[in-house]
Amino acid sequence: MIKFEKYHGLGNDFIIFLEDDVKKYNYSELAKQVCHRNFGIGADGMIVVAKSTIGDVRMIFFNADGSEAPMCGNGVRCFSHYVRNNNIVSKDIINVETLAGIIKIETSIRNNKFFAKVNMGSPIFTTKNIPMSIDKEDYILQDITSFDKTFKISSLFMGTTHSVIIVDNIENLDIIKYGSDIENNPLFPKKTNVNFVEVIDNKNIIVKTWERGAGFTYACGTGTCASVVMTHKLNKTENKVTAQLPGGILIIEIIDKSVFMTGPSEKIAEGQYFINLAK
Ligand SMILES: N[C@@H](CCC[C@H](N)C(=O)O)C(=O)O
Repeated sequence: MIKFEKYHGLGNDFIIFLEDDVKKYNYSELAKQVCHRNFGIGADGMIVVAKSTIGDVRMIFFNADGSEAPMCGNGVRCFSHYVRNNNIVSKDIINVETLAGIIKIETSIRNNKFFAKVNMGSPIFTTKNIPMSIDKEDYILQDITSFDKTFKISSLFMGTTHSVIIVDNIENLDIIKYGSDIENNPLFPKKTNVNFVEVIDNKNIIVKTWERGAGFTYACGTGTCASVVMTHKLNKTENKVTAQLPGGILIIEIIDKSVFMTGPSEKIAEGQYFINLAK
């Protein structure tokens, strides 16, 4: 049996373990098992809280399909909530080591709710860093065909691999059909997260994300940051944007070259997981 806690950030949900409790297991297999919505606890991803030599604490992140991702925006807010709840770090500002570098998080409680403002770092546009199978300085507003539609796609690395597609009307768009197809386009050797965006005005957008390794989610933090980076770069929004996601609202602000994401997280459950994996 291993102890777990479950958190969500706007409906993007995660099982969180301590490294000492799970280090003997294969993380990819463990993630597939615990995240399964019928045979496991059920979640979009699994987080392991580990020791860091360069930050206060280290976040290890796996998607529900067992693939590892360098960063997770909603996940890192839940992670900071967990480390505060469990007194692993007892200060409001936390430096979290991730595969995407050190992420600085400012935690606070407002109206009894936990919030985190996260410095998500800077976007990277060069295709070899996204990564993409072609070599270009950037890949912005390029045609991509999926089934019956041709979209304009813009790709970037924003803590992890993202593609952004701005559409006129997101309401009736089949996110699952087009998202899953574009995720697996050969342009992306490691696949891509796909964010569909409708710009309401220069301060408000709607974002729906098909996530690599997890499918359609209620919210994607890195994806919302990637979406605002693109709408800002294309002069469609200002530097501070309210993003409406299926699970709630994120505030994204671009200051100089850094992207800041502010949003809530909630603890949903804690318990013991009956593990079914060979050591
Ligand atoms: N839900 C996340 C992103 C999780 C990782 C992603 N699916 C990937 O494989 O890159 C977020 O909130 O950022």
